[in-house]
Amino acid sequence: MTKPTLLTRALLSVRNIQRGLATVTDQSFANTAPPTAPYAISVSSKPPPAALKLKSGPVFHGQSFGAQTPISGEAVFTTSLVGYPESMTDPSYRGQILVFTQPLIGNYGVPGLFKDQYGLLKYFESDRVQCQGIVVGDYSARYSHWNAVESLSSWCARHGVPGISGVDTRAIVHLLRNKGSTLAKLVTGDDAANENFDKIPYNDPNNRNLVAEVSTKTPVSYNPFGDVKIGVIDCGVKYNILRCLVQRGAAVTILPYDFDFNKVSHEFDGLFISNGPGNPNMVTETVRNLRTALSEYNRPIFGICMGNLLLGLAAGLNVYKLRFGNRGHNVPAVSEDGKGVITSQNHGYALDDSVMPSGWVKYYVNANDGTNEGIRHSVLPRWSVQFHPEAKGGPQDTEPLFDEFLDRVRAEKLKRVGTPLFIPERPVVTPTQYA
Ligand SMILES: NC(=O)CC[C@H](N)C(=O)O
Repeated sequence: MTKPTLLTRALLSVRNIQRGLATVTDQSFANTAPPTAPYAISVSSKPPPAALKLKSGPVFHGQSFGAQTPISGEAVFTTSLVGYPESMTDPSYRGQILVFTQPLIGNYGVPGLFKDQYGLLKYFESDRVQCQGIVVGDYSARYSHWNAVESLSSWCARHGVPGISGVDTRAIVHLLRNKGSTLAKLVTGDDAANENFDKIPYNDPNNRNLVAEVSTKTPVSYNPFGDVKIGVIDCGVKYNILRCLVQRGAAVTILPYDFDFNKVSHEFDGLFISNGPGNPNMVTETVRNLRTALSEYNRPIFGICMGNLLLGLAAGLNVYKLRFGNRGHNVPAVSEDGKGVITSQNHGYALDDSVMPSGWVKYYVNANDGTNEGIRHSVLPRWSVQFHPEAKGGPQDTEPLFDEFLDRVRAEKLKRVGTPLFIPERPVVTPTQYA
């Protein structure tokens, strides 16, 4: 038999890799093989069964991946196409069972713990998987991406988060869309085969103060030599929100959600209220402190998502629960001056803006369902949006809102201080910056 040429060996190896059969062992291929070995995955054993029960509906049978732990939470769906590591580590998803409408999940694996120059994880939005479980149509055990270090399944297993695949996510989403988000249970192994869901009770995360679970316990500062100081009420802030602020030159201090900002407000040139999980009505301490801030603090205030809901509550608006919420990276919103933007969203509650309190106006509105997407004060520098301008994942259409906030913070500081400030250059946001 003739010795295979380098080319035929390479082609054979690629074919084996595509079949998921081979571990790249031949050292002569060391230069062409990826640095980690994401292809070296055995797909031989059959995954154990898993079953998902919607409280308001039927049982769905599929295969288990990730942790073999029975869980319960609120089942919600997201229409995002990519960004599962970012979504799953977003603290706003805490307590939720996330159903992906994108059928293929896991195919680019999970990135490693790379940090940026500010000490923030580059590819995750917090330091852990926050959602309770995930539901996917087609889980890809084989994965490939230059920054991947492990499979979605092994990452979920390490974080105690179960997944179910091989279920008709279209049918599940139809139920969630028509009947609304509902509690659900996910079980694996024999319990799944026997439809035994009794080992755990239904657990409604919206009855807990989830913000208290994810907020920082003590103040933490980033970029301490920034020219303006921003206090961030941390209700479960995403790392990319902090990055969007520090990248633009601000010094940022995150404060516990129940810390009374008013005691230290003179130290800060601006106040930011972050995103966060669960029911905003559970976060009474923050609303109370914000109400005081609205009457005593005249420097700029900006909020995102939970920040919009809490600022709205403090201003005198009510919140209500949406039937199925808005979660995805393709949600259109229209500003008060008629400008359309595509936004990243993840929320189940909304402000009732049918009657605006005196001095406040609607800022953005959702172009799909007409719900509130932001409020602003008509005179004072205070405003908030329901969508996520920091994206991660999602479109960057609205990232300039961070520039507007910091421009205003600097303008107000200039009025107080009187001497021009050193204003750092704006970051040039290019795709490679996020690579
Ligand atoms: N992303 C968020 O901040 C979510 C806000 C709130 N927990 C909601 O679901 O409406």
